[in-house]
Formats: sequence, structure tokens, C-alpha cells
Amino acid sequence: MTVDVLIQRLDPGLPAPSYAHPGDAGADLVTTVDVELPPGARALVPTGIAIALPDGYAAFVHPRSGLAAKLGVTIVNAPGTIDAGYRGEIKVTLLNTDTEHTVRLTRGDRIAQLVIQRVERAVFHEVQVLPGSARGDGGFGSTGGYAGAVGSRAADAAVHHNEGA
Ligand SMILES: O=c1ccn([C@H]2C[C@H](O)[C@@H](COP(=O)(O)OP(=O)(O)OP(=O)(O)O)O2)c(=O)[nH]1
Ligand SMILES: [Mg+2]
Repeated sequence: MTVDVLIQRLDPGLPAPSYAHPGDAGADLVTTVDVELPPGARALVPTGIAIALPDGYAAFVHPRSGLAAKLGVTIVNAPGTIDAGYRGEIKVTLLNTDTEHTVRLTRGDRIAQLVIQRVERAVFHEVQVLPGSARGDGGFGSTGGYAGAVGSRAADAAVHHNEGA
């Protein structure tokens, strides 16, 4: 299924977002600038792209797994939400999670991918009591199956508190 999306190239020297393969969900976005990210640093990176989505759609800025696995680069607010009404430049909040290495990206490098999805808008109905469910208020590891991390007692305490509540 496809949807028509209007796109403006704010930096005509760079390509429009494109899907690398048929069937890909994400169209790659590039950086318009050179970026240097020391360990732990983040930067708001311009992509040179603005779009107009039809009503009932949103676009989500997802990290690229290659950048994540090879360099430790992710997106702070992953996935970033692009509202249908937003007409500004799409920007990406890159974060270097590597503790030792500085990451250098060059203008034109693919830094993120844009996933376009239909979204519903809720009509919120306030009630005093919600209907019951199998899960109830269990969450945050209530089903177990996660490895304990050294020094994570505060998180464990929070889980146990919720289990007992
Ligand atoms: O990764 C992102 C996330 C958002 N945006 C743009 C498009 C989006 O429509 C707008 C607002 O995003 P969001 O609602 O996530 O940010 P906010 O902090 O709530 O800002 P606002 O008060 O403007 O809604 O910023 C981006 O360019 N990149
Ligand atoms: Mg907002």
C-alpha cells in the first residue's frame, strides 16, 4: 500500500528520502551537515526535508540499526513523531551512546529512517473505574524473564513495590 506525501527539499543538493529496497518500511533520511559526536553527546541534526502528510497519518523518525550496532548512534526521542500538520524541517536528535569513541558523520550520510503510518485519534471518555483485564496493573517486568543488572536495586524495588500493591 502506498500513500502520496508532498515533500519539499530545503537543500536541493541532497536526495529526497528513498526506500533502499521494495518492501522496506523506512525511507532513509540524510544529514545536511557534518556532525561530530563525542562519547555521550547528542545533536539536533537537520535533514533538509519538509513534508505534508495527509490527515490521519504520522511519520516516525526511527534509528538505523547499522549505525546503532556499529557506532552506538541512536535517537534520543526514538521514534520521533512528525505530526501531519508539521511543515518545518524534519530534524533528528542523534545520540552517541559509545563511551569511548567520537562519531563523525558527513553531509549526505544516512542517519535515520522515516516510517509513515496511519494513526487514529482518540476520543477520550473519562471513567471512575476501568474494565478489568488479565494483565491488570502489572508491568515494568511483572512477568519476569529479565536478567538483573548490577546496581539496579532501585529499579527492582520499584517493581516489587508495584507487585505488592
Ligand atoms: O524527531 C523529531 C520529532 C519532532 N519533530 C518535529 C515534527 C513534530 O511535528 C514537531 C513536534 O514534535 P513533538 O510533538 O515530539 O515535540 P514537542 O516537544 O512536544 O514540541 P511541540 O510543543 O512543538 O509539539 O517537531 C522533528 O522534526 N523530529
Ligand atoms: Mg508536541
